[in-house]
Amino acid sequence: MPVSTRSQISCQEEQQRSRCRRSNEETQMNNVTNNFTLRNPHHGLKEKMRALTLLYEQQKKASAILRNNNPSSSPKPDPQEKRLTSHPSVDLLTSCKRSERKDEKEQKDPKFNNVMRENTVPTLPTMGNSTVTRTYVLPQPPLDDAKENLSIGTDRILGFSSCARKATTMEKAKPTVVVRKLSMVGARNVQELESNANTEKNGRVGGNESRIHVFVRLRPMAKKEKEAGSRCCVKIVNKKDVYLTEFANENDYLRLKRLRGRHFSFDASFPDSTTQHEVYSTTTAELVEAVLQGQNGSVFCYGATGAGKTYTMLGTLENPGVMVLAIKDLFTNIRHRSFDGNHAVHLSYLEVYNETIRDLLSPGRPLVLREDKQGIVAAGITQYSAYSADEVMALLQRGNQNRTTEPTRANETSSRSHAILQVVVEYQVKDASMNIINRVGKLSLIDLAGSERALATDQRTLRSLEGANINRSLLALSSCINALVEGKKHIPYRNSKLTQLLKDSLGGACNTVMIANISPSNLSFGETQNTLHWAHRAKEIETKACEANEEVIEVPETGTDQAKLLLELQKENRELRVQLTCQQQKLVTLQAQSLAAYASPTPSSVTYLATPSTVQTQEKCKPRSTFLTRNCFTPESRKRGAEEAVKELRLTVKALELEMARMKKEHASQLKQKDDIIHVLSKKKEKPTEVGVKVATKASLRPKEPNHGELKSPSHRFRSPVPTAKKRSFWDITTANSPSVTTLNGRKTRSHIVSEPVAAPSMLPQPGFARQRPNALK
Ligand SMILES: Nc1ncnc2c1ncn2[C@@H]1O[C@H](COP(=O)(O)OP(=O)(O)OP(=O)(O)O)[C@@H](O)[C@H]1O
Repeated sequence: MPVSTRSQISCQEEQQRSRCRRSNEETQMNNVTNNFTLRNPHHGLKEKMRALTLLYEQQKKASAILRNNNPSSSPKPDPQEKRLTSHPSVDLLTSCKRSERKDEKEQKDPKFNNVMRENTVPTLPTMGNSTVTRTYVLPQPPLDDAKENLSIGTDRILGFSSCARKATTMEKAKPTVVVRKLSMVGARNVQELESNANTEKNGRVGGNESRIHVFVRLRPMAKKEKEAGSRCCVKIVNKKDVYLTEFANENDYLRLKRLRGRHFSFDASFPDSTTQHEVYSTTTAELVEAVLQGQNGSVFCYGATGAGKTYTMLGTLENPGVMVLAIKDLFTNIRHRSFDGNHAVHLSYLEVYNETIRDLLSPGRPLVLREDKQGIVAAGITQYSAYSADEVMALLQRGNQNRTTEPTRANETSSRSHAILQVVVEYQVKDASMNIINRVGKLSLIDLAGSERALATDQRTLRSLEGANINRSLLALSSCINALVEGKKHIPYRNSKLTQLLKDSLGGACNTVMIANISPSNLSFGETQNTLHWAHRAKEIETKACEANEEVIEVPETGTDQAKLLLELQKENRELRVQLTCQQQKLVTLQAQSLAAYASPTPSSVTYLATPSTVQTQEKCKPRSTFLTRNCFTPESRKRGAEEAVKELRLTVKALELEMARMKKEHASQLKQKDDIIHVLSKKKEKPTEVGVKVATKASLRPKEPNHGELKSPSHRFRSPVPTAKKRSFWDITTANSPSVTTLNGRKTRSHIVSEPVAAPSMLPQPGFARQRPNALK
């Protein structure tokens, strides 16, 4: 066991002490170093930099040696590139650049271009003024890239997108900033493209559905408004956009200079200088053409009282409105087409006043609305057949005189009712295969009563009641518009008579146009804003696809053709019968001759035999050159003997008999055939309509009514075939002796305004209306 001595212990102690001192010194050193590091964070960086530079130099040399060894390798790198390659992000940039260059190179390649063209966004043909572009789903790149491509769609952007793709896969590097910017642009563009596509879908051109087309018309500032010191708060820009400015209240000194505005955009907006013709040709002309093709069309004016609805729809004598121009246009078009078909025009005119429906062409008791297969109809309404624009004008004039108007504070001749003029055009034409095509188009022209505030009109009881009813129906109209826009299943058409009547125009298969009339005055700011709001909303209403109401009636053969054929066959038959009797007579004669020759072959008998018919009696003195005389009664044959002649005769008779029998048989069969044909044809003649009548639409399912030589309407509502001769309804008969309608229910009509008697329809050379405004706004 080892034993430690004192000297050993002291030596160990000494060693331990010295170890301790060294360690203390080291910790002190470390502390000093640490303290220094904290004090100077860049300490040692120079050394590190130097080391890195050395390493770089070494690598550079090594790569130079490598390149020298293999001179055919890649071209000399860009010095700039060389300087930056040490950093990973720089690596990324260079790779992006390279890929960009590669993309550029690839795009120069025609093959590549062909492939890429499928992925880029093509520009579609222009629609109107704007270029319509369509979004395409790109098969390869992710969504962001697709947006980028959509946003610019050039060669460069492909480079950016590929670069961005690398950045996301490798590292989130700097180029993403650029990408994000482009993505935002792309997103906006995508939205634009989508909205364009929607516009295309909603427009009349594309898609199965079309939407209501909304136009705005600004009327000029009225004299009254100018006198009241009002300012113009509406500005129309680009023939489409309407800027509405709200001026601050004059008493509100703090906000006197403050302007608030709203912007609306429509299919077209008409400034106050627009003529009636311009309004008509932009809004309604197309609809009139479509009506002639068998489609339904509706035009209605909406707006506050005094905003110019009646001016737009009816106009004046000097400036006729949409109704007049449409009727004129309709008849002009009909005249141009008259060579290839028959047209019939039927007309009705009604008003909705205080939630009751009145026939304006035959005023009487209120009418009741009924819904049938054709839609909602006013039962018992008068339908007139019109043959010229003048006749329609006369009827319109008469109807307008019966229409309810009242002077209100806002308008001297304010329409207190909604007026609906319906023109139905029936067109019959024969197609190439001589089938009859029957088209029925309906044009509804609607002048609504003005939406109004009670204060704007009047406080009197009747006026406020009228106003309440007008507002009620317009409110119902707004609810229907809302429900239609929101795509609700239930549309509250039944809330008012107006909406019931407009059901077809709003939610049916109909080309519908809404003209929103507005006043420029800041005094009517609220009403104008309201009108613009609803008009803007109505733009979103989609109507059903409008198809032509068309019937195709196949006609087999006309009755005259059949009769002709029958006569021909009968004639032929008669001739055949005559031929047969002749042949039979001949046979009988021959038989008699042969018998006579057999009994007594004398010259007398020859004379007898030679005169078989009565015609030949005059020629009996003449020598005959028949086969009988030639062969049998020459001097030589007499020598041969009578028996031979008889033999010959018998043979001839036999041959003739055979031929006669054959002919008889033939004729009998021919006669039988023709008898059969005549029988079939006479049967057809008895029931001509049962053969081959094919009706292409539902209209065929309706029970047929007797047609008194006129075009028959599928609606069954045209009960007045005689021109201008009015068919009287039940209500007309019951109210035939009632007092003047102008005072009916105490309401005033337009006949109050015009005292002249109504001109007879044919006497009216000029269209127009007796809507005179003594103190009209100027
Ligand atoms: N575009 C226009 N150019 C010239 N005058 C106009 C125009 N629009 C309207 N007016 C005039 O403004 C006045 C009011 O117009 P109108 O009677 O047509 O209004 P309204 O909307 O039908 O009113 P209400 O709903 O009360 O019947 C009329 O005197 C009319 O001549």
